[in-house]
Amino acid sequence: MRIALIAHDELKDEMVEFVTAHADALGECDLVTTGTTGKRIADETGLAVNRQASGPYGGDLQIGGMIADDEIHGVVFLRDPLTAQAHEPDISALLRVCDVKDVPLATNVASAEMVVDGLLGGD
Ligand SMILES: O=C(CO)COP(=O)(O)O
Repeated sequence: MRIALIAHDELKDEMVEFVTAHADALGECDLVTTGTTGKRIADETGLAVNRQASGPYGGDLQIGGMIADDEIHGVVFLRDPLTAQAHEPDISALLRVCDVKDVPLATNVASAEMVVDGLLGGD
């Protein structure tokens, strides 16, 4: 199972908390991340991650490409709904390709719990 993990800056603490809480289940997966999110996860949880570019430098598009190639089974993208992002078109493209490919997508912690539970079983 390959899961993508992405968080905007204001949500990175929540992402690290979420990954820590689900470390056993997520540790069984291939984890793909954007650049800074992946560094925080690797440094603070010890889990191995496959880091792509930082979001503003094309990381969302790289992960979107993997989704288009059927290489990702679920996405947790903790978006900041209160801050405008310079790379909003890339973010929209990532969300859109999840819908095009019918890939489970969580954009907040409550739905992330459900996606991880649904894909990986409770832990
Ligand atoms: O900007 C992002 C997603 O749109 C996340 O990128 P970083 O993980 O590099 O901060």
